[in-house]
Amino acid sequence: MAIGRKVLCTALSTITRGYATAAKAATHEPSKLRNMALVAHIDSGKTTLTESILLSSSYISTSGSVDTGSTTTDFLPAERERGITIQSASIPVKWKDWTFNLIDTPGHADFGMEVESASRVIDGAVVLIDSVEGVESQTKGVWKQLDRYNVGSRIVFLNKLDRPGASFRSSLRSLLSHRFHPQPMPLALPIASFDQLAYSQAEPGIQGLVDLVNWEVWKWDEEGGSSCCPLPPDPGADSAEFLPSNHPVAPLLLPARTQLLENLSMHSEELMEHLLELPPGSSSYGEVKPSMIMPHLRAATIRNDVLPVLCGAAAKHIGTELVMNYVGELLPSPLDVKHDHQVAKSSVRMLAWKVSWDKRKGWMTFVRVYSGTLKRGDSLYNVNQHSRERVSKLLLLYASQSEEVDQLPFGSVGVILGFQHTRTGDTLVSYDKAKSETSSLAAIIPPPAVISASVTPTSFSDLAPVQTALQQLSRTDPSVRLDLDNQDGQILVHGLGSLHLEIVERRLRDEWGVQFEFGKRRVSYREGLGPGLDPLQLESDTWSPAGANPVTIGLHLKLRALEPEEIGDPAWDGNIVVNSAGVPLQSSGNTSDHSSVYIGQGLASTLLNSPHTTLPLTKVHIEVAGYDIPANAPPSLLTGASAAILRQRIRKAGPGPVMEPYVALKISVDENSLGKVVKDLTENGGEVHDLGGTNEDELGGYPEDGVYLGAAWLSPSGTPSHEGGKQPQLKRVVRAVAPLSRLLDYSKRLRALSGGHGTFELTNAGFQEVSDARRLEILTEIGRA
Ligand SMILES: Nc1nc2c(ncn2[C@@H]2O[C@H](COP(=O)(O)OP(=O)(O)OP(=O)(O)O)[C@@H](O)[C@H]2O)c(=O)[nH]1
Repeated sequence: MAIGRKVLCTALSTITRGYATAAKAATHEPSKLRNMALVAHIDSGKTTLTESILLSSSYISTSGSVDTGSTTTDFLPAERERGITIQSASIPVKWKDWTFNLIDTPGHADFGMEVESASRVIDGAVVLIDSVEGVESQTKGVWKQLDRYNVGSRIVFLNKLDRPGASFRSSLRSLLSHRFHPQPMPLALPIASFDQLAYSQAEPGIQGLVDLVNWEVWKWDEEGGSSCCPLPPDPGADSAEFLPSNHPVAPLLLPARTQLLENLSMHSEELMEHLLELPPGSSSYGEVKPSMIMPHLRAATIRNDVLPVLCGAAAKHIGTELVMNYVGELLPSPLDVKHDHQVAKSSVRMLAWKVSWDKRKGWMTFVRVYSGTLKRGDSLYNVNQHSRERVSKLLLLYASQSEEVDQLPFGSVGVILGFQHTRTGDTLVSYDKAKSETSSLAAIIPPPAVISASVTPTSFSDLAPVQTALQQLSRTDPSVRLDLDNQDGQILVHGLGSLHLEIVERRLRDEWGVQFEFGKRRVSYREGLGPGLDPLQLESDTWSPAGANPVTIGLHLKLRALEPEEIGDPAWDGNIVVNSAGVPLQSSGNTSDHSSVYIGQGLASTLLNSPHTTLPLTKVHIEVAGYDIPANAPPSLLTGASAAILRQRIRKAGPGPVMEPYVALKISVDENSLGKVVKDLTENGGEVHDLGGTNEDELGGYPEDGVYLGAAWLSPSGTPSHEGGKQPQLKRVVRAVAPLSRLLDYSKRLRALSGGHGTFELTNAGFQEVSDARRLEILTEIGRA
């Protein structure tokens, strides 16, 4: 009888939950840990999915909402007011016998530093896609960030399938057209409605899912409660409890599972052999046990051979348990990931991936333990700051709440109280191993700052508190750069965008309570290398310190501007600084080669401050071919020598081009505002690249052959908005690049130009050379004309 087959899954609406009960039971068995993040374009639903996960895992008893400012992870006042995530929150979540250290990250590019540092410490990620929009600009940004930190194992979650215009098929196609992965593999199919009539009337929505691996059908009620039941081998021939065989989706299921198994068998000989041995008969693929599939799917996900795709609607809790099950089943544990820095298990080695300040707790340092077990009271050595730190307390943090623990074992993520000097990206090792293990783990590099504002303390007595607040804030957010004493005696803060600076201002007032005036936002400019040097010439210069000991230090340098196709090193603010073997020098931190660090520090100080304009230099390639220093001279003199010699050389090269930050814009407006918007862009130095199509990058995408895409009617929701064709409201998409300096008030301007109907997205497009007229304007602005 059908009822006998029914398996009741977690009924979300009926469970009462004790706060943090799940967390208390958190396991630290490394094979059961999943250090993972939710990443996506802004507004894709990361915080909503986090909230739904916390609800499903019994962590909270009622789900909060970003729309009412009541979520667990977005707890800063500025986050709740705006409904956006500003800082990453890491929460341990217990699900079945796994513990996920879940990090909800911001989607806005201005807070990219948070994604950068989260990407550094996770082993896998869930990438959300708004299934009305498909892949968006910042989805591509976070995808590249994950690539940069070798986070290969990802699961895609196609969210918001309840919205009109959502499309399962177009979202999958957009993964291919943007070359995310050649083998996206849907593990679940959406059921828009269990009422068959809804399909013939093309009613948008989602009520259930079919799990193609576990071969189950899931159904959600209005309150988000779920139940599931197994499927027969061929659901098109035999009815399941929720799914009669004449339901439109039923005949699709066996072919969808067949394709999944065949595609997966391309990456597993064992599975291929198993499939070949199946008895002939159309339904035999429906009889393959999940336990036969899962290990192969896990191995293929960890090797990044396939990209598992799930779907649902986080706001209605649809698909949440499947996401959690597959995170546990498929994403790697710390044991599955090869870390170059994973050394002997006995001694502690860890990375500080985030530092934050709390009025009550003081400095909180978020760490991931890469080897050994960290204990309360441990004494550690900070390899980057050359300082000793002591662990006074260890915490597991549940967003704004915390639980004290005695130890953090290998692979885990937690918070340390009591550190005095540690900054984001620092490596710490057991103090007694400090002599033998001084190499640092790969650093976390903030994206370049493109905008600044002056901070003027309200009165003289506010100066010291403002400076302290700024220094503390930049310790928590390394993408905020400070210029505490620029040439006009002003304090300048540099950030990643207008919104970033707005939040900096807000945090200084709310969290530090200091009194100041925040000046007008100004973009940050750069200078390139002047034309007066022979790029191939290896030149040697010497320098002697004034007064003191009459020693002479020599440095052999080759200097040239970057070629157009060369990409500068973010750690060197867009320059490339290497030794003669092509290995990048470090401008801070620690290596066994102290001389190269001293040289790096000297070069960095001159690169920050051009002798011509005082602007930072960018797009300069420096090769340090060697140096001469007398045996009795302290190697630290290399810092002053390198700074002076580079300054000399840059003077000799003559003034270089002035550059300013550009942004790529995607503006969506009604047809009738198009002319005004384009005219305004052109008048403001913008260059319009594309005026029409809504589907980008279709050319050059991965082929669709062999990939299961499902039928278009699976999401019966009218015309999908991102699969070509005309938009229902005749929206036009303009793509352009323009100087950031002319777009600082663009949201206001676009509102006026488009009668309030336009939307836009900005992404940084790097520094570009300006015209002579603009150069003069900029030099006048900075007092260097
Ligand atoms: N219809 C619908 N709306 C959703 C769904 N999930 C999220 N939303 C809405 O989408 C908006 C953005 O959701 P968030 O969870 O804040 O998105 P986010 O990705 O965390 O945003 P940032 O952190 O600011 O990047 C909110 O209005 C949510 O209510 C969904 O499944 N369906």
